[in-house]
Amino acid sequence: MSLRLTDVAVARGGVPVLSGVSFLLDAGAALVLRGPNGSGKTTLLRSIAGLQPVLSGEIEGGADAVAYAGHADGLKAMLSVSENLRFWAAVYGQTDISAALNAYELTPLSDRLAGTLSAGQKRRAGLARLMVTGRPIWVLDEPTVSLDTHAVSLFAAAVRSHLQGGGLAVLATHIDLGIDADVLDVTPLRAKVQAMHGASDEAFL
Ligand SMILES: Nc1ncnc2c1ncn2[C@@H]1O[C@H](COP(=O)(O)OP(=O)(O)OP(=O)(O)O)[C@@H](O)[C@H]1O
Repeated sequence: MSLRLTDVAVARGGVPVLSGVSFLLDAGAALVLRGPNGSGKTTLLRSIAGLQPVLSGEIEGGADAVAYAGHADGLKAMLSVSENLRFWAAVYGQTDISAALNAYELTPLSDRLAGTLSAGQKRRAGLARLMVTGRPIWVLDEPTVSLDTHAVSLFAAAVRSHLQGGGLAVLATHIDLGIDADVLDVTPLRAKVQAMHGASDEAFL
């Protein structure tokens, strides 16, 4: 299992944001994307997850192998935590949610409706979704938002264990997770012409 990007360019609202993105990630490896707000990290992550096409270049190994966690937690408010996890597991043809509940210390909250959780608890449940997918490539956009220090350490442990099991991870984060990861600063890869106004991309709104 590997993820390879070759000379990839991505756009938002039809306007190029990044170009010339190339990297190879092998099983067990993680890549952290860095760059200022608006530089294109989310756009690149969505392309790797197969949620939007690239402008040019090639992504090999992504899409069907990816579990994506974006800014939204992806929880159904009127389902309990365990129902949410079982739902996601079923979507990916899996059944076991116990490891995910344990990893994020969600067992005491397993019968609570997701809509009644705090922001950090929702985020923990949203991240636990990744573990029930069985997918090897985790693509994560600012995963630690709303997490307290302890929850950040739970997340870092979950990523470490995923990598040790032969998984891969690509994440945009400004936090040092203490994970052995390569860093890609996208700043030099920003397209010359950036979206200032006018263009919009409704799928992102
Ligand atoms: N819905 C949209 N339609 C058009 N352009 C957008 C839309 N959303 C964001 N953009 C623009 O696309 C560019 C890249 O945004 P993107 O969200 O990928 O950056 P980012 O590096 O993830 O930013 P942040 O660190 O703030 O999350 C920015 O110039 C942004 O203003």
